[in-house]
Amino acid sequence: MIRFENVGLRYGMGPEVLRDLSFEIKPQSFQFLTGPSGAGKTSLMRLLFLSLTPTRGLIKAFGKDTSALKTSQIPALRRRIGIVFQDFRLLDHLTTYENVALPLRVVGQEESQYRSDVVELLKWVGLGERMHVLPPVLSGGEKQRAAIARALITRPELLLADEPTGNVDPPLARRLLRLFIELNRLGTSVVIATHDLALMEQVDARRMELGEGRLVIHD
Ligand SMILES: Nc1ncnc2c1ncn2[C@@H]1O[C@H](COP(=O)(O)OP(=O)(O)OP(=O)(O)O)[C@@H](O)[C@H]1O
Repeated sequence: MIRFENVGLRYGMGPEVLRDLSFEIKPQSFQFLTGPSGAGKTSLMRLLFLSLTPTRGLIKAFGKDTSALKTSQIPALRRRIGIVFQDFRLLDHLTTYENVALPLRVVGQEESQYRSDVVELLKWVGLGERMHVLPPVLSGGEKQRAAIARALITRPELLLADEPTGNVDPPLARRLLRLFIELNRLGTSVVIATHDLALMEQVDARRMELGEGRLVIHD
């Protein structure tokens, strides 16, 4: 579904932070992306989300060579990907419900079409009682689940989650992991960037390990 061939990335005139990455994210697959702080996990997630352009190499997303795409063609591809940012990026002036509904509003859906889906998903992530409050009053773990719900509401083919358990206690981290596994079982490919070893030990999944700009894959 997404394929990298000899991809390299540098910021401005700086050193190459990612070097010669070649791998594929297959449909319905589950993988962890790991590596020490500063190894380039967030940068790689941004490349996968097509929000950064590689400085060299080829990225094919959903069968298309991304370097040959017009800027106007990128949003349609991106809509097939859900992303949970490390810092959540919820809009503070919208309720939890409105934040989660936003990706559907953006594509022109009417509230009558999506209301029950949004409510159901919020209940599924355990935010049924919190849907009418604004993000500033949510706890870290609640914000995280709201960001996850927002990423999932469009039923993406690929979910990218950057440190999705970074702000929660171990029992909640396990619950979120079960949610990702369930989602994967329903057909979504999942990439979780994390350096939480305890989390990774709970699933026998592919590990993509970044170190000094290079990627080693443990299948
Ligand atoms: N916008 C940017 N401009 C310049 N350098 C950047 C930028 N973003 C990241 N970098 C550099 O790229 C390298 C990789 O950063 P990145 O955030 O991808 O790592 P990470 O593995 O996600 O780290 P962490 O686990 O701490 O979040 C770092 O050396 C960082 O300083």
